[in-house]
Amino acid sequence: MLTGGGDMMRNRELKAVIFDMDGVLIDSEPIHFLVEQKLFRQFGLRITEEEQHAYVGVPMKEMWKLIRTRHSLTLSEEQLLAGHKEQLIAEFSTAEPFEAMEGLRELLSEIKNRGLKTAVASSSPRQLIETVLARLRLTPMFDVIVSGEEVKQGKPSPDIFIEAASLLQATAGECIVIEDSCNGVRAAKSAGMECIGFYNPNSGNQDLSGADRVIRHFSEITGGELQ
Ligand SMILES: O=P(O)(O)OC[C@H]1O[C@@H](O)[C@H](O)[C@@H](O)[C@@H]1O
Repeated sequence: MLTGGGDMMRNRELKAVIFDMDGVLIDSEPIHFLVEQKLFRQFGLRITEEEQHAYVGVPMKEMWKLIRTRHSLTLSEEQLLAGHKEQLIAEFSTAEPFEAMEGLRELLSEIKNRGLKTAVASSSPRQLIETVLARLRLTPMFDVIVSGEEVKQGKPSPDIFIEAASLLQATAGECIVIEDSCNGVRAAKSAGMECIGFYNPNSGNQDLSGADRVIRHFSEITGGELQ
């Protein structure tokens, strides 16, 4: 793995790889789906699978804003957010098994050996990102973390990737993003970045056709792509 040229030789120098978290670092969209479904039941909301899958990659604040309008929900955004975050932290702190995506550790070592920088740019709250990285013992592997709470507009807007690149002191053209959701791919491409779509069947029905290419396993990332 990761030797040889690869199909996508870059004509600019690569400085950083930016990872989405849910569905990429860890197969966690099923945990999000279950927590959301519990909340939908609690609030008497009828939300189809199609609607729920369209929220993948969108920060919870923006998801609840849309749901409040679409389903005439009267609870305040603050009440909805506080309950949601609390349940997510509880679930993610205890979920078992809790494993990094297959091939991720090898890819991160290769990226580090090449002297590249790394970031996590996830729509999840910062506390959740830190919980996940700590449980996976991957915290030291990332130079920068940007959460959905720290940008004005969440995915599919490009803000989170622009902020990550700025913290990494890299230009958009010097970054590659790895994303499993349609909203995430749209955000990366709007930021002017190369984007590898990561097909994860557990992340719902996601259109990754906007990505530069789609992989199913990290071992498909070639040495040429990391130059
Ligand atoms: O940007 P990421 O890491 O894919 O995070 C996505 C998740 O972020 C959460 O905040 C949302 O509640 C989830 O519904 C969403 O799927």
